[in-house]
Amino acid sequence: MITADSPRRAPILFPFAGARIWVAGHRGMVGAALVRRLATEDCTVLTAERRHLDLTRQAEVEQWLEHERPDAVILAAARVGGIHANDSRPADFLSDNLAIARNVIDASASQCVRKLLFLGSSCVYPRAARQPMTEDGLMTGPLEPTSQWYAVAKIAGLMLCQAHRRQHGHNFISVTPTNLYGPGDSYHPTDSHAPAALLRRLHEAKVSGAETVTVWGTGRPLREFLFVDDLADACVFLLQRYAGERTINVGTGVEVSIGAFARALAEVIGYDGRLVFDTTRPDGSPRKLLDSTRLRALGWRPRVSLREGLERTYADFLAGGGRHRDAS
Ligand SMILES: NC(=O)C1=CN([C@@H]2O[C@H](COP(=O)(O)OP(=O)(O)OC[C@H]3O[C@@H](n4cnc5c(N)ncnc54)[C@H](OP(=O)(O)O)[C@@H]3O)[C@@H](O)[C@H]2O)C=CC1
Ligand SMILES: C[C@H]1O[C@H](OP(=O)(O)OP(=O)(O)OC[C@H]2O[C@@H](n3cnc4c(=O)[nH]c(N)nc43)[C@H](O)[C@@H]2O)[C@@H](O)[C@@H](O)C1=O
Repeated sequence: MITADSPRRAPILFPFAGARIWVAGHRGMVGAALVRRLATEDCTVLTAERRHLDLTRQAEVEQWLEHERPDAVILAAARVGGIHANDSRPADFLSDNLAIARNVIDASASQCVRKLLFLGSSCVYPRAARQPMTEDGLMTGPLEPTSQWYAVAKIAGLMLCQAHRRQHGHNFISVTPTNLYGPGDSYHPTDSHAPAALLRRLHEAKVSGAETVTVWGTGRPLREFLFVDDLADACVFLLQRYAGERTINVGTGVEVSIGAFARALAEVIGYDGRLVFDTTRPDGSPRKLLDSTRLRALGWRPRVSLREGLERTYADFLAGGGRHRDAS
């Protein structure tokens, strides 16, 4: 039903109707959410384990696509990590992500895949971009140093989709999500993103009765956090209804400081100790709020509030969900 506050949805341009859709990276946080979301659609989801298909190897990707012949591809595989992982392994983040983007996008073009969706990241925009950041800010200034290597690979992926559309008419699109959180995240103590790292640390402090929990940086940077199932819904929406060259931002429009985010998480977990800020750790970008006006105009908006999303994420963690939980 369309009401006054639910804008009319853009028409379906790519009906699934039994389509074979490959979710590359299906075991990751985003890929798993995509598989959950696509289970409600009339389509067949294709997946491949990394041990059988390493996406950094061009020949393997070409052979797999030639054999499986999907109608659509969602590229949710990447070397992903938080501020420390990005900053300390620049070569891995640049090289692997360039290879994965190039191999999957070029091979999809060779196999005439009818639709492809590539996932960028809000770190593609310049560190000093005007806030909120519109899609037009791409390539207008220097990047945030802690994530620049990964961001360059992501920018290359966005542009490769544009280039194939321009030169060969392939229907390849890209989305640029803000910071994500949710079930199935990586809980690696040092290499994960802030939501998972803080959730794990706060939970362990609650269990052990620790009086303080360390939060990296000053706690002042502002971030916009989107629940991963909302992102998956936006990706399906755009796969069906968007066919343009420009990347599309996916955010909530709501920002929160890292300090306030850690306090909100502590409340959900039931930890009542003190937060200590370790200012020897980097803050990274001071602010990265996406302008999601274009997506709203197409008729999509997020559904899950930060409080509900954190409760669902913690419930998944308590039920044993997520990866790298044994790492220390
Ligand atoms: N998390 C976030 O806050 C944000 C994420 N994004 C983007 O969303 C996408 C998904 O991220 P997210 O789900 O968080 O990341 P995850 O780390 O949770 O998942 C990444 C997936 O990629 C797979 N993968 C990595 N390298 C290879 C490879 N060489 N061959 C085959 N598979 C590989 C991993 O496989 P395996 O399970 O075997 O390790 C994993 O399933 C990425 O493109 C990321 O850049 C964008 C903005 C924010
Ligand atoms: C999505 C985006 O995410 C990355 O950028 P980022 O937004 O800086 O990501 P982050 O989640 O690691 O940190 C967010 C903030 O939170 C603070 N912070 C506090 N305590 C912990 C903590 O314990 N772990 C981490 N990781 N951060 C912490 C941390 O110091 C920073 O101020 C890109 O590298 C790249 O991966 C990318 O695309």
